[in-house]
Parts: sequence; C-alpha cells; structure tokens
Amino acid sequence: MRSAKLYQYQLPMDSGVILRNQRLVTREGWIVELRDGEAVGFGEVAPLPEFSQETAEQAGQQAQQLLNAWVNGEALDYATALPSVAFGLSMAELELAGGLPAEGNYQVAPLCAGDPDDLVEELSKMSGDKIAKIKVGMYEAVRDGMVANMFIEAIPEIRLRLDANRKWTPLKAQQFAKYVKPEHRAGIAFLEEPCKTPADSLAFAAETGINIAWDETVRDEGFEVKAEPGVVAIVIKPTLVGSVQRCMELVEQAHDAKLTAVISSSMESSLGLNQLARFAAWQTPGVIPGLDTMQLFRAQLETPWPNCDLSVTGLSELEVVWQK
Ligand SMILES: O=C(O)CCC(=O)c1ccccc1C(=O)O
Ligand SMILES: [Mg+2]
Repeated sequence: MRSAKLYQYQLPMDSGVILRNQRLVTREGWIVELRDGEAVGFGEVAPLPEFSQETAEQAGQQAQQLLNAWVNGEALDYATALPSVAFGLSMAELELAGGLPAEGNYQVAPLCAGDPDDLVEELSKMSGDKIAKIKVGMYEAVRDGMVANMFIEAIPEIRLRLDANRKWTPLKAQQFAKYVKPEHRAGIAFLEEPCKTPADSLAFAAETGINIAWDETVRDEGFEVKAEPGVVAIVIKPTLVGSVQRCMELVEQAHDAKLTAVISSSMESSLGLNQLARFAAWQTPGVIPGLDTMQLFRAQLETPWPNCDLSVTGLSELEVVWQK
C-alpha cells in the first residue's frame, strides 16, 4: 500500500545571504514523504533562486503530479523531470528502498565568508586534512591573490578550494595568479570556474599551473566528463543536476577520467543536507564534500546537522499541501 505527502517549508536565512543578484531572506521548498507499508523515505525539492531554471511553484506542481503517479504504482521518468524534483523524489525512493547508507560525511571544507584571520585560526585547530573554501572574484583580483597567498604561507599543509564562479576575464585571472608564488600554487587543490568561458579557464590552468574544477560547466548543455589538462575535479550539486542516478553516473564518469567528484550543496535545509552528507560518504569516500552551508540558515528542518545549535522545526509543524 503506497501513500505520499508533500510538505511546504520556509526557513529564515542569515541576513547576509546574497545569491548572484538578490538577497535570500527566506529559503523555500518542499519535502516529499513516500510510504510503502512500514517503509518511509523523504526527499527535498528546493530549486535555488538564481541558479535553478525552475521556480519553487513549478517544482511543487510537478512534484504533486509525480507523487500521484507514484502512489498509483507507476515508474517515474526522472530524465524528463525538473532537476530539483528529480533529485528530491529519487532520493525519497532510494531512502524508502533502504538504499541510502546511514553513515554520512559531515566533515566540511569551512567556507571563508568574512575575516580571513578567523578562518586561519579555525584551520590551525582542525585535525586531519586542512581544506578550506574561499569565494574569490567578488573584490579586486589582487586582493584575492594576496588572501590565497597568506593562507598558504600561514598553513603550509593547507589545500585550498577557491571558487570564482566565472567572474574573471583572462586579465583579472592573471592578476590573481601573479600574487600566488609559483611554489605555493600546489597549495590550491583547485580553483572552480575562474573565467567567464570554459575555454578561458582551460587556458588559465595551462598558463599558471593552477588546477581548476568545473561547477557551472557541469550543468551546461552537452557537457561531458573528460580528462583535460589542468582539470582535477567536478562539483556536483544534485538539486541543480537531477536524479540520484544521474549524479551517480557523473561520479562514475569522473572517477573513470581520474577526476575528483565533489558533492556540494545548493543550500538545502538540514534535512536535504544530511542526505547529501550520506550520499557523499557512500559515493565519494575520502573526499570532503562542499556542504558548509548550514551557517547561512537561522533554523533547521527535522534532521539536525551535527554540532549545529539552531532551532529545529519538525515536519509535523509544516503544512501538508497534498497527500494521497
Ligand atoms: O560548493 C560548496 O562548497 C558550497 C556551496 C556553494 O559554494 C554554492 C552553493 C549554492 C550556490 C552556489 C554555490 C557556488 O558554488 O558558488
Ligand atoms: Mg561553485
């Protein structure tokens, strides 16, 4: 006997969260609940404004249609579904089937949002791999170069992940690289999407010896995972990419091409983020995922994130907008 529910959630965000061109005051999305006999599975459907093509409204409507089909015993075609819907429903089906291992990778690459000195202190206290993520491309490229250099000099064993989100022209990217001494460039694990085009990013990697990673490019029409000089990783954001099966296919292709696959957040609530930590532990063992986004919220949803003391809203407190 199958049954399903669709919950709607709204969670307050920290005041400083800006997505490309807009402030994100409230994170909105849907939680799907699938039941079959005693088994239950949850999934989060939460398009990210400015990043997803679909709106929350559209995703909610499609989620209802597919939930209805699922309750009627139909198999769901995730290839034609909206990415956020495909991700949430396929994750719920996987959890229902007992296919998502319980153990998660909750190690995070701390995200440097504010004062670099605070992060240096946090890292020096960290045991194990010292990986940090810094957003670059927001201010002067020269300043970004000096910050990266400062981290590598302060913590020689650091592995920095930098993310320029395609903000630089080739000239700006060069200005950045100039400040990172050649002997320090190995301290950069990778720089995500330095330039506006993949071709410029590849040229940057070749000219500077700084390794790069694809994030936005993974979602470009016609993208294929392949080994390319200077490319060491691909970032997979399941909410933007699609079903669990599609994500697993990308992970496998990355590993075949000797690339690192990094499972990363699209600012899911703590419910979805926990599932991503479990998915990452299972599919990308030994790789620290990009999931340090709980700090951007002011509340959690249903499943608490380890060591996070934000209040937790239970699913039972949410409005059920559809059930069957
Ligand atoms: O990837 C990470 O490490 C954290 C998540 C992150 O950076 C991100 C989260 C939501 C939208 C865009 C981005 C981004 O990669 O710029
Ligand atoms: Mg990125």
